[in-house]
Amino acid sequence: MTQSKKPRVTVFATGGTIAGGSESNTDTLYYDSGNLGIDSLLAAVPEIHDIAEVSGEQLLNVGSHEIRGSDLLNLAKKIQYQFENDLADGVVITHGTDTLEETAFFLDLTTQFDRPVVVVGAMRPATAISADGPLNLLQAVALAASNTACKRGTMIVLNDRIHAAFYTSKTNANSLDTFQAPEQGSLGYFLNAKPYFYFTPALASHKPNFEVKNIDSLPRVDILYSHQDASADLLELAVQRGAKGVVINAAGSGWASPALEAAATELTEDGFPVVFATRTGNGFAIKLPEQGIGAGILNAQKSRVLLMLALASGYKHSRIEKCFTH
Ligand SMILES: NC(=O)C[C@H](N)C(=O)O
Repeated sequence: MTQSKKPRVTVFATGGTIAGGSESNTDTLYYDSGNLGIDSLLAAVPEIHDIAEVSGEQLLNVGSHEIRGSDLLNLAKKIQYQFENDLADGVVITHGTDTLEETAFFLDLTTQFDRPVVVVGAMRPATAISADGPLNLLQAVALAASNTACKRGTMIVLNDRIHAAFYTSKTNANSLDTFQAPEQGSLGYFLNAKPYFYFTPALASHKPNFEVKNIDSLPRVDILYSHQDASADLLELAVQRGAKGVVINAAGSGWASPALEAAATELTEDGFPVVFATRTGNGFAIKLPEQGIGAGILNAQKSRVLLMLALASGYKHSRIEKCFTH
C-alpha cells in the first residue's frame, strides 16, 4: 500500500443486475441488465469516497451471459496494468452474477499481484425495493481498500459475505445468498462496511497461475453434459467444429455414458484434452490417465476456464493434467 491518506480503488464496470433497471420497483425478474452506467453506480453510494479514492471505467454494460473470452483477457490485462503501474491499491469489478464465478476464477488464476481483486454483483436490480447493489458495492470497495484483503486471491462479495473465487459458485437463480462454497465456506463477513476475516491470509491449494501478457486469444473449449444414454454426437461435432478441448459435465465422480467414455478415450489417445467434471456440484471428479482428465474439485465452468488458459499458454497434455490433479 502507498503512503497516500486513502487507498486507491479502481472500479471496472461490466453490467449485470447491479446495473439493472426496470420501470417497476417490484420487478426482480424482467429488468434490463446493464442499464446504468458506472457514474450512476458510484453516485448511488457516495460513502465509498470516505473509504477510498475511487476512479471508475466502464468496460462493458451487458448481462453476464454475454461476456466472452476476449472480455476476460481484456479485463485481466487492465487489472495487471493498474497494479504494475501502481495506479491502484485494489480493484473492484461490477459484474452480472450469472457467469460471475467464471470471470472471478479467471482473474484468480491470472493475477500476478497480492493486492485485492474483488468481483461484486447484485441479485436485485438498482430500481427494486431493497436493491442489494449499493451496499454490496460499498462493501466491495471497502474490501479492495483494506490491506487485510491482500494475499487472499480474487474474492467475491455479495450478501455481506466475502468468498474465495476459487471455490465459490452461484447456487440459486434468484436468492440473495446465492454465492456459496458448501465445503469450504466463506472467508469472512462485513460488520457495517468493515471486512472481518475468519483467518489470516491463505490461498487455495494447488492454484495454477497463468501470465496473460502474452495471450492474445483463448481457444474454443466446449462443455457437454452427460446423462443416461448420452451419445457421442455432440462431442464429435465439437471437435469437428474446432474445439481444442472439451469438458464433460459427468455424473458422480466423473462417469459419462458408455458412448461418451469410449469417444473420450479415443480422443485422449490422440492427445486431445477431455476433462471430466462432476455435475453434482461438490466433490472430486477423477479419471485414469487413459480415460481423460479428472477435473478434481473444479466444476465444469471453472474447468473450462482453466483448460482455456492452459491451452492458450501452450501446455501439453501432461502439464494440463497436472493443473487439474490435486
Ligand atoms: N443477478 C444478475 O446479475 C443476473 C444477470 N442476468 C446477469 O448475470 O447479468
